Amino acid sequence: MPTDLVPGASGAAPTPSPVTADVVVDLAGVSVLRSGTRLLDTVDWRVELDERWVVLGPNGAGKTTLLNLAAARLHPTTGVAHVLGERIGRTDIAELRTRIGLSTAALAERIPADEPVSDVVLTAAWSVVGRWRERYDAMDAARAVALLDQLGVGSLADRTYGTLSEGERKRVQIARALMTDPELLLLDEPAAGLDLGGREDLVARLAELAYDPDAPALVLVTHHVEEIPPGFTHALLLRDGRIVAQGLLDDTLTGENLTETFGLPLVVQRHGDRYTARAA
Ligand SMILES: Nc1ncnc2c1ncn2[C@@H]1O[C@H](COP(=O)(O)OP(=O)(O)OP(=O)(O)O)[C@@H](O)[C@H]1O
Repeated sequence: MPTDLVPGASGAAPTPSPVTADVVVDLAGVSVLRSGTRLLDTVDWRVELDERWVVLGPNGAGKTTLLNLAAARLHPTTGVAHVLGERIGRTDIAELRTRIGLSTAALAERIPADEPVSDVVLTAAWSVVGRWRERYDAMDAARAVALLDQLGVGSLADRTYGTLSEGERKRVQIARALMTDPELLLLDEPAAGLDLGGREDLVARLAELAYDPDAPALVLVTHHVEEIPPGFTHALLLRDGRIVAQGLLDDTLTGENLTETFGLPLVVQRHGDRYTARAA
């Protein structure tokens, strides 16, 4: 669900960060209030460069709000948020955003149906949607094609975005989010609306990214434990804007924690490097 977005660059001088270079997201006592509602309530969360996080919670738990904070698209109402070493509210947000890859349904809706797929990825270099008169160099074009290949949709580069299936679009969106070689990649429900084959294909692609030591820090928002790709290391469980549990994936993804998070008795099973959950 949409939350209020912050305007562009604040113009304030960058603030030296107290956090180390390996910490990409650092929220300390962060709350977000809108119209008297507490969307996030005193959240403490730290993401390091080599970590791959899944954020789970029911509808309205605050997952998208948390992702928008990590994407520097939202200010905390109270508390302190650092992203990539910059304090949100005291830094040039426009510059910071180029270092963050973001894929959300709201951004995807802005992609024109008649846009060539290669341009959907390429235009991320300019942080625009829809190619106009920007000039791109050959290296950018080659990178866009390489990313489409990496996501298994290289053969679709010359098609228009509107002709793609939902699963193909999701993969193109992730290629786009990777275009600027971000230090942090944020994916909001990337498997939403996919059939079983599409979901499994996407999970496998995300597992490849998760295991890639050169990949950015990853944060994936989902409602379903079945969508957690192998290679993910940590989980954060949210309910009503509060953290129910967070930490290493195996320790956090327990029946007890999921029961509290979703408000119904649940059991979790691990099958190799995948998880399932069902009513107890
Ligand atoms: N601008 C706003 N004003 C008031 N309430 C808002 C605003 N934006 C979001 N909310 C509310 O904040 C809560 C958290 O929203 P958020 O989109 O972060 O949840 P979510 O966990 O991503 O939900 P979903 O899984 O349904 O996408 C919801 O109850 C939503 O209605």
